[in-house]
Amino acid sequence: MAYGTHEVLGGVDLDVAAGEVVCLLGPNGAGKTTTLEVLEGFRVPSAGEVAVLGQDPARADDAWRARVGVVLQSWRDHSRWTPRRLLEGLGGYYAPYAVPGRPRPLPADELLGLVGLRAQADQRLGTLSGGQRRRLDVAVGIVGRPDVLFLDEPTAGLDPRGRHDVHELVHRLCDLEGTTVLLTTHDLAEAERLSDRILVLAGGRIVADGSPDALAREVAATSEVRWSRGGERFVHATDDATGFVRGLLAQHGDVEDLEVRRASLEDTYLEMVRRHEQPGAVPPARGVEVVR
Ligand SMILES: Nc1ncnc2c1ncn2[C@@H]1O[C@H](COP(=O)(O)OP(=O)(O)OP(=O)(O)O)[C@@H](O)[C@H]1O
Repeated sequence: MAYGTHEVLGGVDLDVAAGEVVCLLGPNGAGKTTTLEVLEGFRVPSAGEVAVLGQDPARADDAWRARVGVVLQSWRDHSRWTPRRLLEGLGGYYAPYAVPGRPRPLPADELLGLVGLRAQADQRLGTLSGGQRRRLDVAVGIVGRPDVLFLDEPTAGLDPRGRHDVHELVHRLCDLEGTTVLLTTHDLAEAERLSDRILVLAGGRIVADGSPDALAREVAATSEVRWSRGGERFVHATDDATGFVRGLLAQHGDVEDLEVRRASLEDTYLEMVRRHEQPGAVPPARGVEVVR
């Protein structure tokens, strides 16, 4: 995918299975939104092949569109409408595409409850807070009970309760409705919590693809062991935390505050991006360090 002469995506090759929740991570400008837009049919790629639910998104028909839900990074509707009217109006377009086992649309009242907007159901859109507007965006994305849902930073600007509600909603859609979800986020805890699989995009290429655990193992078999002795704090990186801790305890009877920490998704992500940006760079040296 190129914008003019600027190639933005150059190595995006992926398959997503039905019912999977896949998260796209990557630095600002990596090409996450562009990838989603190509899959949504909103951008025509300059080269390559794309199929979503068996069709080329750029040429797909209305029946295909009715099976796809989209939450864009930001969206605005007429400020005098209300959440209930908007959802009822949009929902009407999906009704002809109901199939056995998948009634369409989701009733507006149910949706408003799911995204925590019951109290604002009849309030003008122009008066919603940023987080309330984001909840409505999510409701708009799922009003047609999609088979595939694209979420571009769905929880940006939401308070912790709103974030929790969206996470519950995604779990519910996957578990009860078998929805396939592709989302982007900069919240690594969210990615870890929601995804079956994580893709790291950097410089328009997929530089990592796997479950959060698998990625952590790929980047760092090492764990970090921290402890204190005689008022001093120590840290040591090791591939064999159990063996190291056994040795440590056998050697010293006064070890306190012992902690073993595996690589977090944040460590993994930062390392993946670092490897992409500085190929061949030497990772930090290991050894026992005193932490002041
Ligand atoms: N309409 C456009 N015209 C030209 N260049 C664009 C356009 N949209 C995006 N780009 C460029 O394409 C690259 C990828 O942008 P994109 O929005 O896909 O990144 P992103 O990974 O979603 O970033 P962010 O995390 O900041 O949302 C960036 O360098 C951006 O400047």
